[in-house]
Amino acid sequence: MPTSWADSVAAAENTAAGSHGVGNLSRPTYVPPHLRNRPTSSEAAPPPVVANSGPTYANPAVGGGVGGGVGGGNRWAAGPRNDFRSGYSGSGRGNGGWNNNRGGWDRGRDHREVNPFAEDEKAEQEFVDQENTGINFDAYEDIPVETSGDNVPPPVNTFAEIDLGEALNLNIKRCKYVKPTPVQRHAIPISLGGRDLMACAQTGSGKTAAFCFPIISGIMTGQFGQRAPRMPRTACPLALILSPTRELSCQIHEEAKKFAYQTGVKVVVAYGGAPINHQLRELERGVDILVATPGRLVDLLERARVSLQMIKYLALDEADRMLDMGFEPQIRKIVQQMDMPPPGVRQTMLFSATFPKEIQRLASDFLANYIFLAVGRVGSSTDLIVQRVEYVQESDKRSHLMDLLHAQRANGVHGKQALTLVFVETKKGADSLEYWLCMNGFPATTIHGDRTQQEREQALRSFKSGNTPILVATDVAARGLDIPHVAHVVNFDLPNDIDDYVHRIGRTGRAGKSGLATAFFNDNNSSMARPLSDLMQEANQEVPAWLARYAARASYGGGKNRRGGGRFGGRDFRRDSNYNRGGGGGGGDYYGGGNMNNAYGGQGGYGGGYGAPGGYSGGGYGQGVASAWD
Ligand SMILES: Nc1ncnc2c1ncn2[C@@H]1O[C@H](COP(=O)(O)OP(=O)(O)OP(=O)(O)O)[C@@H](O)[C@H]1O
Repeated sequence: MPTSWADSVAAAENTAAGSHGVGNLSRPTYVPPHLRNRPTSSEAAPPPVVANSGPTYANPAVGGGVGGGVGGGNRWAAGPRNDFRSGYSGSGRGNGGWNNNRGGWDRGRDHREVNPFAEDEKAEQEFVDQENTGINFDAYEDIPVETSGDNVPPPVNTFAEIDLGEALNLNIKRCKYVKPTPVQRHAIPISLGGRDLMACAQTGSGKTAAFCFPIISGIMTGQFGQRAPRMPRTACPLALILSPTRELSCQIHEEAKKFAYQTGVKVVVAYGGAPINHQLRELERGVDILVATPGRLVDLLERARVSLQMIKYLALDEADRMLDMGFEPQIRKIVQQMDMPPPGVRQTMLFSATFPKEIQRLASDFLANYIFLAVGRVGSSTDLIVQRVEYVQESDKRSHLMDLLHAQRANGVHGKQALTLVFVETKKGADSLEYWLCMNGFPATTIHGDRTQQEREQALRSFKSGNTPILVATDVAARGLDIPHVAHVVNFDLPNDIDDYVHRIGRTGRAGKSGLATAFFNDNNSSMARPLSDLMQEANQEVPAWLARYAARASYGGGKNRRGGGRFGGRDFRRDSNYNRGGGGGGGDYYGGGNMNNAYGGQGGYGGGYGAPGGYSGGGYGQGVASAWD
């Protein structure tokens, strides 16, 4: 039975006083998060709540970082070099700690929770003059929303309407979130209602908070009634958030730590390429929410250092990517073949900006009686991104890029260039373009799978701070990364899959801001002509006449990357007429109809789907793509 946050705090006080025995620290018993962090008479009061930075808190970038001496930025002498002043601000390597010092698994009694908001203001200040537009969430107000499933909980209009708890509400304020984005309006009540969810919403529209808030709130209030098993070196998180790349996992961890600040909910990250010992130590200190990449998690499970038997919440970010051919076996192993509770016992949330129907079908194995939510058109980009396509021969790409960068440099403020993210096909291509840019006086760095994790993180930091304003990347940076001031995404090499294009251009135009995306197109990309032209039309972009001609030719030839052929999950696959004829693997009893409306719940005239239902073409989910990922 759901209880309010206030009720559970009162109950917690009674329980804490009664059964746990405040001073009983010798035997590590599990203390639920909602009972932690509460000062007792014998303990000093917790540090005062300080919004943003303050001298009281340790700065994670300063304490014991590994950043110094790691040459992760541009490596070529001719270009300006990175500076290393930022140190390592990534997760877990600072000298931070946790102020849960009353039992549980926590053996580190001296650890205090680092203020995760401290770095934000500093970073924001550096860019304050460069900002082109303010946050414009009004741009999302009349966005079409489609939900389907049984008894869909109604959306909310404000955070105040939801009982997320005082501490979480305070953190929402610290994040300067004034009102929920459309995906948050719909997804949060659904998840708080205990329902499984498959949610599709445009890039940069706030999906991270949409799955983090209900998890944190649920853990704060949860009376899960089950004790952690006695396995001294095995961490038993209550929630698992999986994402496809190390950098994205780090980012989710940083975000989740802000949302969970002073709530008593502990968030830990585990990802490959970084020393496992540090992650093991963090896990030993206790974990409520584990954010992880699949490879490192499998390692931890096989070493029996993590058990999933207490999992109440499972969230897959970039869920379609997590379930495509590259990751599916690992995800099945984690979710179905270890000790995680089954669907219906745990609560499962899948989020992405793209959801091909075949992947939806696969994903339904992981869900029970779920609600499908589409905010905006599935697989579309936001209208806030101005998309341009230019015909550029391979041999002319570099000089063309230089023209774009020169134009941008002219628009820079105080000698600082706007951030530009350049996507290329291969790791070699990334290194070679970085070298060429640096030689020509454009400070650039790279991120791709052949660089060490330290180099990758340093490159990202240097780019984010504006010290190296050009980042040349493979698809490893295509999804999820939230870099606030990316003004321009250049598809130097177009991807082979339109979904990848959607994610790549989504690195700009985030959180209601505008952005620019330029793609270089030539004969090698003819299979992309049709989907690109369709996508641009749907986003109200100007489609060049030459591209329309290419697209028309591709239609004749029946190019495989076509939107009309069902490549895109335009809506819930359960609504396809052939789903109930056996193909859907479960009959019609868990689809209870759907409704479409705008973000405020009013009826809208959104036409929905992308053409006739059809099979998944396989598109670009081939082996070549997987190499760029963790
Ligand atoms: N309610 C809100 N008000 C203001 N800003 C918000 C709100 N919710 C999220 N944001 C900000 O919007 C930005 C984008 O959010 P987020 O990274 O969660 O997007 P996303 O939908 O997951 O994108 P992607 O599909 O690329 O992964 C972040 O900087 C986040 O802090």
